[in-house]
Amino acid sequence: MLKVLHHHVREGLFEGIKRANADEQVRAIVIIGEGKTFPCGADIREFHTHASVKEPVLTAVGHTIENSGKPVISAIHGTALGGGLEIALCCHYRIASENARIGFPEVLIGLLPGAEGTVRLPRLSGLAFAMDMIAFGKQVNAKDAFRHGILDKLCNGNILEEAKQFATKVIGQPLDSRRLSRLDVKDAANVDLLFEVALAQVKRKSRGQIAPIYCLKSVRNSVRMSFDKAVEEEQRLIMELMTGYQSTALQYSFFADRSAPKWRLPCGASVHNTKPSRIETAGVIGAGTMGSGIAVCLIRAGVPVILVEKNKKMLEKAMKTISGILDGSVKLNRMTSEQKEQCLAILKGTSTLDKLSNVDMVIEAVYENLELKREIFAQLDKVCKPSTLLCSNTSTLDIDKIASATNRPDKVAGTHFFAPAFIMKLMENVYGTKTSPATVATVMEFGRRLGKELEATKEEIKNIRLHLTVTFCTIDL
Ligand SMILES: CCCCCCC/C=C/C(=O)SCCNC(=O)CCNC(=O)[C@H](O)C(C)(C)COP(=O)(O)OP(=O)(O)OC[C@H]1O[C@@H](n2cnc3c(N)ncnc32)[C@H](O)[C@@H]1OP(=O)(O)O
Repeated sequence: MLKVLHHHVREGLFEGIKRANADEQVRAIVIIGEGKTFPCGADIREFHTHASVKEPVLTAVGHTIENSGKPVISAIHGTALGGGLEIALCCHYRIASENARIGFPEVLIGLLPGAEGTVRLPRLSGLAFAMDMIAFGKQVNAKDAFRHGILDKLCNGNILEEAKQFATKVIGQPLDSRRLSRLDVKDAANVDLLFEVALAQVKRKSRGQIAPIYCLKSVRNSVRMSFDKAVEEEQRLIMELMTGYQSTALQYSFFADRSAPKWRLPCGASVHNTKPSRIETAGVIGAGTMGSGIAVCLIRAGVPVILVEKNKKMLEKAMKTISGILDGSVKLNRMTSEQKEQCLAILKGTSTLDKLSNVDMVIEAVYENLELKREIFAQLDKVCKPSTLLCSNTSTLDIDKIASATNRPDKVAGTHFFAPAFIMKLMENVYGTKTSPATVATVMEFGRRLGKELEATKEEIKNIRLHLTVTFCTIDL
């Protein structure tokens, strides 16, 4: 199945085009994905491995296609995304099923379409459409793509048969005008204005992200520079993005997002056979940066919180900080003033643990000191109702050692947030050797409810610490 452009797929395409060109019997070439779809892009798992730079790289495959002396037609069904679309743009013609979709989702993993996509697409669709599609990772349906000149024909029958028929009609037609690298960008005169408008949108919608800005710059280069020079610059930009922390985090989250809902423990318990309990109320212990941030995450998700801090001045300060964080959200139009008040109404501050007797879950967020945490957990075990889950925000300490201070190790887990907790969407869910599947299921479900984009990811056994880590969610950049 031609779905992801692994090295062996690139090699197959490269050799196939060369062979077809050498074969006198062949008069036109059709590239089609086997199975349900055209390739959905480069293999993200291959990035940062030798396979990603092993020849033929995607651009070399594209050049072989574009330089083919025989017409090459891409027949798109399903989705042609990322590198898949870049391959299609190197073809001389593109036809697609009416229900196909195309797009450049690279920006969503912190990259840009780095196999000449930013330089080729504007030559076909015009700048405005290319900027919008590339900088926001938008997918468009075949009809839209046809309207914008990206596709040459829409098909509603058997795509392969229609591609063969199409091929017979274009055999012998001149190919130079079909080679995008030889064409000019249509609306080049408007480049500066279009760039400024798109940049303003990017700054508003994708605040703090580098890739969308690089996408726009690279599309702008398609006008300001020769094709070859713009491609060279595109390469430089993608390599810079590829080695940056934003792209690393977004690629990680891409996979975490998909594997989270499929969590499974070595004992066989999984998301499919373990029922989570509903957390109605929670306690957070420690009103420092982490505790306050965690409290914000919870109240924003509508979970009433009792924030425990024995230092009363610190507690007062934390309540003000939390209110200030919510004010920030109101200013950014992420919540209304009314919603802010609703959040504050479900937050209570206290200086004693005994107020936590009735909560369903406690998240301890005091500083990293095993003895202190064990002391707190031993007290919680006495104070809280038997069903309460006791969680620690520890990043380094052994959950088993914390759990052994209680008589309910099955209900002890790690819920590790990353600072600032109300912005970072990464939450690491650590469970010890005695944590029950029901506790894992509940904590996972709770993480999802906190509005993190991604819930859970693959399990990895941390042999050194003798516990298993389930990591979920990503960074809200
Ligand atoms: C130094 C090198 C420079 C190289 C420059 C190269 C330039 C090109 C870059 C690219 O092409 S980057 C990739 C661009 N494409 C994408 O980002 C597409 C991402 N995928 C999707 O959007 C969706 O998966 C889909 C294609 C729309 C299908 O969605 P669906 O809901 O049907 O399935 P999923 O659950 O999302 O995925 C199934 C399965 O496949 C894995 N997967 C999907 N895409 C990729 C990919 N591009 N690389 C590797 N793996 C991919 C996904 O993780 C799932 O795996 P499992 O969870 O089942 O293990």
